[in-house]
Amino acid sequence: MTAPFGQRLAGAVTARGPLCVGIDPHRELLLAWGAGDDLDGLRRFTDGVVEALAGSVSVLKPQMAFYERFGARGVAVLEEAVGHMRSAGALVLLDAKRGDIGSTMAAYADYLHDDHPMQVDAMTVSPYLGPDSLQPAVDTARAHGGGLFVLARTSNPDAGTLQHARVGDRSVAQAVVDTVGGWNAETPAAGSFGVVVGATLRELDVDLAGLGGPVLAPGLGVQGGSPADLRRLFAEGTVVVPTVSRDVLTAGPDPAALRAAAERWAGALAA
Ligand SMILES: O=c1ccn([C@@H]2O[C@H](COP(=O)(O)O)[C@@H](O)[C@H]2O)c(=O)[nH]1
Repeated sequence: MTAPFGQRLAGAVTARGPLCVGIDPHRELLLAWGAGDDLDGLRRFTDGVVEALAGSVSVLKPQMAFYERFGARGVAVLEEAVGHMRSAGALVLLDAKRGDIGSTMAAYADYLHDDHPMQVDAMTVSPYLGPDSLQPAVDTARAHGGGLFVLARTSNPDAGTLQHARVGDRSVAQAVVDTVGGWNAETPAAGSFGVVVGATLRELDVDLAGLGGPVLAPGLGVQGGSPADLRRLFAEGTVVVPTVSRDVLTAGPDPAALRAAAERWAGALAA
C-alpha cells in the first residue's frame, strides 16, 4: 500500500529540499535547446530534464498542455518519461488543471490509480464546478496514496477577478482553501491535499491556517516572484512547494547547467 502523498512529500522535502521543477516544453525552449518543435524534440527535451533532475529534486511537474500539443504521441512521450521520473525518486505532479462534473472527474482522477499507464503522485485540479465535483478525485487520492493541488489564488495578474468574488462572508479563494482544509482534517500534520497560491501575490489574501496541507507556489522567476516573496507571503510552518519552470529550463540542454540552475534556486530558497 502506497503511503499517503502528504507523508511522501514530507519525506522528499526532507531528503531533497522543497523545490519543484516544472517541465514545460515551450516551442521557444525546444528551439533554444536545438531540439526542434516536433515529437523528437519533445522527447529529447523531456528526457534531458529527467536525466538531469529526477535524481535530485523532490518534485517534477510536467505541464500537460505542452504534450497534448503533439497529440497522442506527445502524451506517450510524457507517459514514458513519468516512469523514469518516479524510478529516479522524484514525485510527479501532473499539471493538467482538470475539473468537471463528478462522474467525469472520477475518470480524470484515474491518473492517481495504481493501474493507470501514466500513474502520477499528484495532480492539479480546478474547483470551478464546486467542491462536490472534486470528491471522486479526493476518494481516488485517498485510496491510492495520491495528492491534489486545487487552484485557489493563481499567479496570473487577473486571477482576483473571480477568486476575490464573495460567497457569503468569504472570498471564492478562501472557500477553496477551507474546502481543502476539510479534506485534510484527519491528517492535519501532513495532509495530501494542497492548494495553488502564486508567489506573485502582492499580499496573502487567504488564510491558510486551517489548510493542513501543502501550498504549491508558482510564479517564480519569469513571472516576477522571488524567494523573498515566498518569505513575505507564507508564515513559518506552511509547507510551501515552490515551483520554477522556464527559469531553470532555459539553462538546458547541458545537464550540468540544468542541475546548476536548479541548485541556484534551491540555495536561494533555503537562504
Ligand atoms: O497559478 C498558477 C498555476 C499554475 N502555473 C503553472 O506553473 C508553471 C509556471 O511556469 P514558469 O515558467 O515558472 O512561469 C506553468 O506550467 C503554469 O501553467 C502557474 O504559472 N500559475
